[in-house]
Amino acid sequence: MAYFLIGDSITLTLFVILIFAFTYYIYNLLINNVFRRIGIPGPTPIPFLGEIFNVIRKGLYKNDMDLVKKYGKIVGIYEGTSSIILLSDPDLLRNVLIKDSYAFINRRSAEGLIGPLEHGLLSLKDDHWKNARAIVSPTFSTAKLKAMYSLMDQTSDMFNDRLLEYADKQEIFNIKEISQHFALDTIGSCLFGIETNSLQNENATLVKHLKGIFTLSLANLIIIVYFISPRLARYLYTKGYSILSKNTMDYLTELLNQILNRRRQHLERRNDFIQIMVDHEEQVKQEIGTLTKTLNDKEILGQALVFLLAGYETTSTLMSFFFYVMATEPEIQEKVYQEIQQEIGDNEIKPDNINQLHYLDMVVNETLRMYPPVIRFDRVASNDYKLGDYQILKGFIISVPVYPIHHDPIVWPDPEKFIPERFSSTEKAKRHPMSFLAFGDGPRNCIGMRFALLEAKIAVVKALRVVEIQCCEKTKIPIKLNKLKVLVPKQGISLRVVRRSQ
Ligand code: HEM
Repeated sequence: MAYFLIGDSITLTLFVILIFAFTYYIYNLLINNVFRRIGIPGPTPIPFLGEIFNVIRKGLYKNDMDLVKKYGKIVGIYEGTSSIILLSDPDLLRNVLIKDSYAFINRRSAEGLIGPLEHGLLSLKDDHWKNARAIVSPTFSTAKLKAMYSLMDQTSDMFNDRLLEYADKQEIFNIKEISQHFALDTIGSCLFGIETNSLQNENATLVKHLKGIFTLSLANLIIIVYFISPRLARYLYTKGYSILSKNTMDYLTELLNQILNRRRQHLERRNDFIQIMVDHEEQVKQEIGTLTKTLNDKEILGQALVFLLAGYETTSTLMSFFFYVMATEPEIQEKVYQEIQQEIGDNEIKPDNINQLHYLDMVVNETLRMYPPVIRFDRVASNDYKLGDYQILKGFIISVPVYPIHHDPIVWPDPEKFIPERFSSTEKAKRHPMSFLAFGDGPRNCIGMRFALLEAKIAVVKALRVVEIQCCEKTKIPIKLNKLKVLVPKQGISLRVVRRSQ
């Protein structure tokens, strides 16, 4: 054995092996850098980390801004050991997301790491995704959304009650927190028939479990490990270190199974996602309709979890930034309020009235432009493909940097200024459709877009009718943004509200 050791020392031998491995790795990155070979510009990667070091230092949105500014609209980067193309060229984006979407049908997914989420729409691939999307889509049709309206109405009343409490107590509060409760209660009620009531009881067991999913402190670490070494992340997963805790998963699985069983036995009926899945099963049994497949219980749980994950942080982020804008731009708040008064007054709010609020729609879109909750989404090439002047290979990941696209000064003059009129129909018609990608685009766009916009608009319209939103001494202006995850305010958003005089 000593025969193989350098200077008879294990430590020295290991050290030399390590140096060799490291040099080989650097050589591979620098000389064999895949982007150099195909000619795509980009930074020289930091070994093992790639851009992760800069992302931790500057924040994902800022780092993306810097990369696009320095290297242009096609940039080759490494995230850990994965090579990624950051694509912000609008014509090429249209090809990838829409025209040639058949070649980019899948997203990158953390297989073997996310448990039941693997069966959810965000991660499913190819025909599994197509089949699930076709079954799930009716949940978000105009008719179904209208049917869910009364449930949204109830949660937005609870949201209003909280605001009025703060107004009466003259208490400063974190709008992010109560928007999160609102988003959770709305998804729970409209999609699963679960009354989470987190707006009234933040400590209920279910709420604690659900909130645990979104407190991503350990998950953040695991995600970073995943980027550096997917194999190591998968190994850790088998040892119980996961994005989602086993306790939470067991609790949610049990709860969902109970709901499914009650619906299958016709013990209750509601206009929600679970009901649509159960009705679909019965239609398939009776051979009604064109879809012949159903989702099994695991797949239904997967969709349910994805709705929670994809809809909770995003919608509450949109609402928080909307209220922040109301507080910091009082003239815009007054215009939104006047429009609500003119179109709805004190009458009951209906989905059709909400659609008449054109100025509100522009303000919501401008909020999503300035503060897009999802700052990156991606596609994986399923074939070799000609991306503009570059030949890319099957398996390449195209990542869409939404923040720099939404803050491009050529497309959006004075991009840091909040100007709702950018979204008037005349201004919209002048722009490339790929300049605004808050909900992605193409066949794999956000399935919950209309649900999210409807719930957020109902809540803000109801709120603005009764309270005026104001800054307080704790409101941070300009706002500090979190560095990782979705684009969220770093320390929440502190505001105050006062009752509007009758
Ligand atoms: C303001 C709120 C929201 C924003 C900004 C948002 C944004 C996005 C974005 C950017 C994507 C990726 C699209 C793409 O790859 O082209 C996405 C996908 C998705 N979103 Fe949303 N989302 C929001 C709310 C919701 C809600 C409320 C739900 C469900 C109730 C939801 C469910 C999903 C699902 C399931 C996908 C994956 C779709 C698929 O792969 O077929 N989202 N969302």
